[in-house]
Amino acid sequence: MSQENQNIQEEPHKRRVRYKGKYPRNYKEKYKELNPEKYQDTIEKVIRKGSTPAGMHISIMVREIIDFLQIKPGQTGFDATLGYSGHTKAMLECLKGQGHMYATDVDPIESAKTKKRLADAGFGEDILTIRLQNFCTIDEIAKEAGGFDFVLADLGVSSMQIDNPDRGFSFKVDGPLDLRLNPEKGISAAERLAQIDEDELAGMLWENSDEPYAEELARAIVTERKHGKPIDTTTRLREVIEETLSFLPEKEKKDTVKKTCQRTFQALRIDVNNEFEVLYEFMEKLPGALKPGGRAAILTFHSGEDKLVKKALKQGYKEGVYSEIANDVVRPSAEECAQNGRARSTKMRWAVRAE
Ligand SMILES: C[S@@+](CC[C@H](N)C(=O)[O-])C[C@H]1O[C@@H](n2cnc3c(N)ncnc32)[C@H](O)[C@@H]1O
Repeated sequence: MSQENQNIQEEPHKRRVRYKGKYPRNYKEKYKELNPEKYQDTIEKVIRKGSTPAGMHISIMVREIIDFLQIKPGQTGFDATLGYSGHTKAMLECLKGQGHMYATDVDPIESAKTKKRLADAGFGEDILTIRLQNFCTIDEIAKEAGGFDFVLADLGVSSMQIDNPDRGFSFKVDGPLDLRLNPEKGISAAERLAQIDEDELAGMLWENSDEPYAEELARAIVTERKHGKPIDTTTRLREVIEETLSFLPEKEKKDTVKKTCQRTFQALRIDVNNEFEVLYEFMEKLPGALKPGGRAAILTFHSGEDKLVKKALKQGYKEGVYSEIANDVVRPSAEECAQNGRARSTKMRWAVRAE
């Protein structure tokens, strides 16, 4: 046997992922998008079309954030929400190899991939410390770092988390009803729905997402459970929402079901990840973590988050811990929203620590 044939035999043949039609439809078929380093041309095509490639996250308002933070070489910064690291990378580039950044994320699956990607791009531990830690521990990290010149928090979930059906964040694809940012900790949304009583569930849907059909949905979910039908997949929850809203007139049903699904999944996500509690703690600790003159920018994606951030910044300004805060929210440009639909609900607020 020739050397060439031997090599061919030694390497097991890998079949291309098969899918019907010209383009892959489901997450697992999108093997090119899931390997952005190898298939750059596919990634560029998907982004040009205004979509986010599977397994990637397009960072929002990067220019506005960088303009505001005024990062200088030698400074120390903190990215509270590492995600795919588009923001971290942009901030690291401003340091020009001098200074240090700290970053946290609670997602062990995505942050391991991000850490490797950053190290491969030359951002190793000499310039960047990544911690699998909740951002509400900002005080501990600030103590270790000696305070921060700049801080960014880009709240919520990344596209990688939303798009992966195994994580259960989206009502559009079937998967386990999990919704945890860290699936190794706490309880899943399915477990939560198996335990919660009707009044508490209605209250949670209303408080976390202003869901107008909170009571009807809570009753329907608890009734299903009593009949021995657990709500343990994203599809099951969507079906219960559809059945509950089946009384609506045909012309408004489709849109209302979609919005109710979005609000219900968001409310559950906020609940299982204690999002309001940790954000409150983070905002309380933020002034103490910033150096005098230090700058912080926060991106929020729904009114509950924005209200909390606005209140904390206003309070800090009144008390004199911030010398300046955003009077109004800063929104992404129309051009950015057209290119990245996920930017549409973004609101940015900022503050400068008093000297
Ligand atoms: C919108 S994404 C961040 C995207 C990132 N800025 C980028 O450019 O790729 C939000 C990230 O924050 C993480 N996250 C959410 N809440 C967190 C918390 N309390 N502590 C640490 N990380 C958190 C999520 O797991 C997710 O990866």
